[in-house]
Amino acid sequence: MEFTAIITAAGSGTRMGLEFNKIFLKINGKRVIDYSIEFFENYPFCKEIVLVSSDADFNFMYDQYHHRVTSIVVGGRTRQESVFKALNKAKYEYVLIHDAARPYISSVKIDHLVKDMVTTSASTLAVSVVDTIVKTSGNRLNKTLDRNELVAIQTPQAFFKDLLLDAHRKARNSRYQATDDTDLIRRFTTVMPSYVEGDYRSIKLTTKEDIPLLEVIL
Ligand SMILES: Nc1ccn([C@@H]2O[C@H](COP(=O)(O)OP(=O)(O)OP(=O)(O)O)[C@@H](O)[C@H]2O)c(=O)n1
Ligand SMILES: C[C@](O)(CO)[C@H](O)COP(=O)(O)O
Repeated sequence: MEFTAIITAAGSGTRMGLEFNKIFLKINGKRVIDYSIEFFENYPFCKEIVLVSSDADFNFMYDQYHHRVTSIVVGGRTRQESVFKALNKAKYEYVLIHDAARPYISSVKIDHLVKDMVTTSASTLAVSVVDTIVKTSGNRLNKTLDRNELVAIQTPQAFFKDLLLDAHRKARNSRYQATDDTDLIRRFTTVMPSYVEGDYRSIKLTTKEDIPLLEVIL
């Protein structure tokens, strides 16, 4: 169950409204991206780290991290394209894909994820939805969904690499864009992805309102 960790960091953080990529923001004295790099550097089954950077950040990323990761690849326009580029670099049989924007990682949850990945070939961390979720039409509330059937997807997501590569290639041929990799597995392979319980603290740094929360969590 040795794996390659792919850390996606090639976004621009538009919703944060900073003048630089949000993953370089320092929270509690450490850059957001450093939490993920540090975790995977120390996780025993992680044998390789592929970091995905935007073209704009590449020189800085190389300067700061080339000695800590196996390789740094330039990502694409979307997260999906960034993952695809990194998959082509990954050398191990399994991959764990993680958003650099999610700095809180629990090693117990990763242990569960890695175990599940070996049985199902495609697994993710996810948490039960606690709010009432409603489909809308304009500003009208159209339909309340059964929250017992809903989970919120987190990362890392873990895959048998060749299976995920196959799904990505088919998605590219169909010009399909997903917001996460389990969707590609479900649509383009015969495997039904699974999930294991994640952690509510694993929020994705998205807007400035998330900063004080992460200051407490990290
Ligand atoms: N083309 C992209 C877009 C996103 N990401 C990464 O995927 C993760 C989740 O994406 P998101 O939170 O949407 O980050 P941004 O795209 O940077 O944010 P925004 O949508 O506000 O611009 C982040 O770690 C981000 O760096 C990526 O590697 N390549
Ligand atoms: C992969 C992800 O973090 C799971 O919740 C999420 O879908 C990324 O979406 P984003 O719009 O690229 O932030």
